Amino acid sequence: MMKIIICKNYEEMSQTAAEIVAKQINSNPHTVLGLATGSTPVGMYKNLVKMNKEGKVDFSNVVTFNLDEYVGLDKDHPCSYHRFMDENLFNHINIKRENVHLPNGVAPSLEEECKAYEKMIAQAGGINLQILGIGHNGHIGFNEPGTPFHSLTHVVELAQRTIEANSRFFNSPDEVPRKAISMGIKTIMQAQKILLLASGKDKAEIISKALHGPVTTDVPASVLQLHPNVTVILDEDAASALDR
Ligand SMILES: N[C@@H]1[C@@H](O)[C@H](O)[C@@H](COP(=O)(O)O)O[C@@H]1O
Repeated sequence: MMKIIICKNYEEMSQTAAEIVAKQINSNPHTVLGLATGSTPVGMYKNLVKMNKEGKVDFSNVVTFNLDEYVGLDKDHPCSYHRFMDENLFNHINIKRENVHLPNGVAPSLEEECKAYEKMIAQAGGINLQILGIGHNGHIGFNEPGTPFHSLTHVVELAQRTIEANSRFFNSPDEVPRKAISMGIKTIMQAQKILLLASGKDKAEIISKALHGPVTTDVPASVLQLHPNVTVILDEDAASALDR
């Protein structure tokens, strides 16, 4: 079942998303969250930081697993997703460091790291609520078009378009790593609940394809149509190509 919430703008989308996350944590303080990077969830993280400071949500027992990390960037690299998460969320909330997980992009064996990551998620009891953004080609996490739906955490080659889109966080496109470790489509689909966020006109077309087009590996996010509990939060611009 897919529930679609259309908000006025990015601010409202971010606030709505933060409230859903807070409600989840308030109903289960030991919630296991799946988290995403990219510009889209930044506003949601800001709202969660504020709510945490105001005592409206408590992260002290929350466990998190991020979707992905670049291969070759260690956790202190300014462009790593470790750093991104620290700066946008973890440094500002009362979460315990040992409860925070991201794939290690500089692990000696990336294959082993993928297996270990998958195992840790299972040992934590699985993900209760997974946050997702969407790439312009429909990627979720770093699962590019063509990724099999049965994929678990794996090493991925980034699509040229993804490298270009993400180059805004680096000095030049040449500095963007060509590979990443990402939860697989199956890892994502195993989450109990999923929250997909998108904002802006540039996401309108892919959102329409993902939500109402055929379910196909050509559009990785279309797999979400097969998930029993997905909430999609869009701003007016991202919703502008939907038949309504
Ligand atoms: N790996 C991340 C994805 O998890 C994210 O959803 C996507 C969209 O990013 P943005 O929200 O900046 O558009 O970018 C990256 O490639």
